[in-house]
Amino acid sequence: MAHLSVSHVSKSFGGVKVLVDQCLDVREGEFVALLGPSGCGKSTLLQIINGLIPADGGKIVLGGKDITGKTGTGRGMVFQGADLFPWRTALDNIAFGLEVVGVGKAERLERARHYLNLVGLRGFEDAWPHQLSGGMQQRVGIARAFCIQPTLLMMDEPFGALDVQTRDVLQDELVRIWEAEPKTVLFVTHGIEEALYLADRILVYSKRPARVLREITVPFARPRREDIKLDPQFLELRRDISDLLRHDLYA
Ligand SMILES: Nc1ncnc2c1ncn2[C@@H]1O[C@H](COP(=O)(O)OP(=O)(O)OP(=O)(O)O)[C@@H](O)[C@H]1O
Repeated sequence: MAHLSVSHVSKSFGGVKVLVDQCLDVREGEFVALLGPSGCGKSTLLQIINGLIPADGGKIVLGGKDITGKTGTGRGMVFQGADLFPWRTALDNIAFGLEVVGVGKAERLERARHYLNLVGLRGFEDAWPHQLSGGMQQRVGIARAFCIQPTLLMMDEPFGALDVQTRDVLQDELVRIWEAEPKTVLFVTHGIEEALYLADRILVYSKRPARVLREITVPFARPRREDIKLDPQFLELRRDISDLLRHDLYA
């Protein structure tokens, strides 16, 4: 776990401003959801934090280290499609990140097996990605991200392509794993309900260029159960955020 500090990050693509003077602080072990309309710049911000896209300006500090423009250490990423290597088994996909950093075979397979079990895929070690359902592939993606034991876990609409039932199950699984192995989490989503159910804090973004319209400290104690989605306070927050986003979109 580590504290993340994003200060004054800006980014334009060909003159189109996507991020302007973005600042963001995430406490150690905090689960923060970034919620905003399609195209506002959420993925761009994650990619900049991940060092995969250079920012035009600004600074990213993780656990006291300046990681601006650097890839690698300490960051795990889960995408909407699990993006597994089709030529690797489930276990070898999970172990991939450890292989890259030179962890020996026996140790990396042992660690990968631990995470494979943790995401509920015991018995599927040797399965190929095409033999797994979308939900199972996403479990592999989550295990792969946890396996490198990142201090910051970034998730970009990880459940966006799943059916509702699978998504609900994986939301609970994610929280269970995160509670067993705490991480600082940045979770990008379009789903208001998903953000309220999962996060400690939600940043609601405007349309592009993204700016924070509202910051919400989620008031629900953990562990949370499905029935909080029917709680009057939950429903009120959901409606408020929905109104806020709609109002901004047509402003
Ligand atoms: N490499 C690129 N070149 C040009 N424009 C880009 C590039 N990457 C992103 N953009 C533009 O930047 C804007 C923000 O994109 P981004 O993917 O960050 O949005 P988002 O909020 O994550 O959207 P979504 O929720 O739909 O994934 C979009 O208008 C997109 O077209």
